[in-house]
Amino acid sequence: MGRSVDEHVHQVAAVIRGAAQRRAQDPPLECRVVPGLTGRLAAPAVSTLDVPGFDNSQMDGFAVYAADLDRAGDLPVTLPTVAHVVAGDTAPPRLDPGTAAPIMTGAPVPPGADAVVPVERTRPGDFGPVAGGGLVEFSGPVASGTFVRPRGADVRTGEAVLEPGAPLHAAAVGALTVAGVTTVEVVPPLRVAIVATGAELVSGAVPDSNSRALLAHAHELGLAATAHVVEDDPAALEDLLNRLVTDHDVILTTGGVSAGTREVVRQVLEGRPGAWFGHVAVQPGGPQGLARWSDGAREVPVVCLPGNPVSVLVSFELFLRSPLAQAAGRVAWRPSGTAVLTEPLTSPAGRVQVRRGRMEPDGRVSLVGEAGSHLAVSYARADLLVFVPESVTAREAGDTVEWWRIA
Ligand SMILES: Nc1nc2c(c(=O)[nH]1)N[C@H]1C(S)=C(S)[C@@H](COP(=O)(O)OP(=O)(O)OC[C@H]3O[C@@H](n4cnc5c(N)ncnc54)[C@H](O)[C@@H]3O)O[C@H]1N2
Ligand code: MOO
Repeated sequence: MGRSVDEHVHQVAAVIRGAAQRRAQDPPLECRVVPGLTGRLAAPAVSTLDVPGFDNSQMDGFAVYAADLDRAGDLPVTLPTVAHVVAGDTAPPRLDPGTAAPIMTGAPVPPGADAVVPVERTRPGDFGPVAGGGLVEFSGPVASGTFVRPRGADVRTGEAVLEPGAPLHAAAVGALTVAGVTTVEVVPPLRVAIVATGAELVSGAVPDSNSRALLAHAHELGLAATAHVVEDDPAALEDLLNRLVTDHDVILTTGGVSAGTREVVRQVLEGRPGAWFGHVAVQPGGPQGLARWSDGAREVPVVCLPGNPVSVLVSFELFLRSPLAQAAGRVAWRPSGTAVLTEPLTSPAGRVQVRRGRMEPDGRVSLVGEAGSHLAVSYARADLLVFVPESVTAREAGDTVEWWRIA
C-alpha cells in the first residue's frame, strides 16, 4: 500500500506528538539554569528580581528634570553639571532641579531626574569635567520618561518569566539568569531507542553508521537516546523491544523493511494491530513502517526506517526531525528556499526525489553525489537536500528547485 510523503509526515508527527504528550505526564525534572539547558518548561519560572533592577539610562547623555527644559526651544537652556553617573554605580545622589548629571548607558538614573538627553543633542557635545562643575546647553524640550528604562519594565518580582511549555533555548537561559532564577522544572525529555537491525552489523561486516547518525541527531536535539543492534532474528528483536518499551517513549528501527527473505522488522511488527508497512512516494526513503509495541503495561510507537544510510538520514529529515524537535523545544523547521540548478538531473515519475546538494557562492544549487541511497559519504559532504516533485522527471541547468538546509 502506498502513501504520499505528506500523509506519512502527518502520521509520524501524530505518533510522536502522542508520545510527547504521554511523556509530559511524568514528573518534571528539576534542572539548574545553565548553558546547555534544553527541553520545555513544565511549570512557570517565577522571577525573583525586577528586570531591569533599577531605573537606568538608555543613552550616554545627561539626566535632567524634564520640566527644566520646558522653556528650551527659541532660546537654549544651559544647566550646570554634577558628577558623572556610570554603569556600576549603585546609589547616585539625588539630582537637584536646575542641574544635569552626565550619565552613561545602563547607569542608574539619579533620584529626581526623569529624562535623559543624548550627549550628541547637547552642546558642546561632550560630558565636561568628571566631577561636575561644567555647563551643558540644551536646544529643545524633552518629555518626561525619555530614554529612561524603568525598573521592572521587562518582568517584575513574582511574575512569570516564562510559562509552561516555553522552549529552554539560549534566550531563555539568558532571561532566567537576569531574573535570578537558578532552577526550573523541565518536562522530562522523550526517551528515544534506536534499533539497527542486520546480521552484517552484528558480524561487523558493515559498520553500524545508522544508529550512530540517528544518535547524533537525537543528541543535537537534546533528547535522551540509546542505541542498540540486533541480528535478523525475530525472537531477538522481540526480546529487545520488550526491554526497551519499559523505559523509552519512541522506538526507531532501521533496516529489515523491504522485500527480502530476512526482513526482521516486518516479520515482527507487520501483523500487529494498527501497523502499517508500505511505500512512501519518495526516493530515497521509500520503504517505511509505523507500528506499536506493548509489553502489556506500556505501549510505545515504533517508527521503522529503511536500512540504507542515506534513506535513514532523508527519512529522519522528512518524517522525524520536525516532531522530535518540537517535543524537545527546538526550532522545528529547517531553513528552506528555491534556487536555480547548476546542472541537469533526472528523477523517477511518481516519487519525490531527494538529492543532496550544495549552495554555491553565486546562490545556485549544485548536486553532490549520485542519487544512490548507499552514498553516506556524499550525503555528509552536502549542505542541502534538493527536492524534485513527483510529477517532474527531468530538470535542466537553470531550472528552479526547492532546497532545505541540512548543514
Ligand atoms: N525487491 C525489493 N528490494 C528492495 C526494495 C524494494 O522495494 N523491493 N527497496 C529498496 C530500498 S529503496 C531500500 S531503502 C532498501 C531497504 O531495505 P531494508 O530496510 O530491508 O534494509 P536492509 O536490507 O536491512 O539494508 C539495506 C542496506 O543498508 C545497509 N544498512 C542497514 N543497516 C545499516 C546500518 N545500521 N548502518 C549502515 N548500513 C546499514 C545494509 O547493509 C544494506 O546494504 O531495500 C531495497 N531493496
Ligand atoms: O528508498 Mo531506498 O531508501 O531508495 O534506497
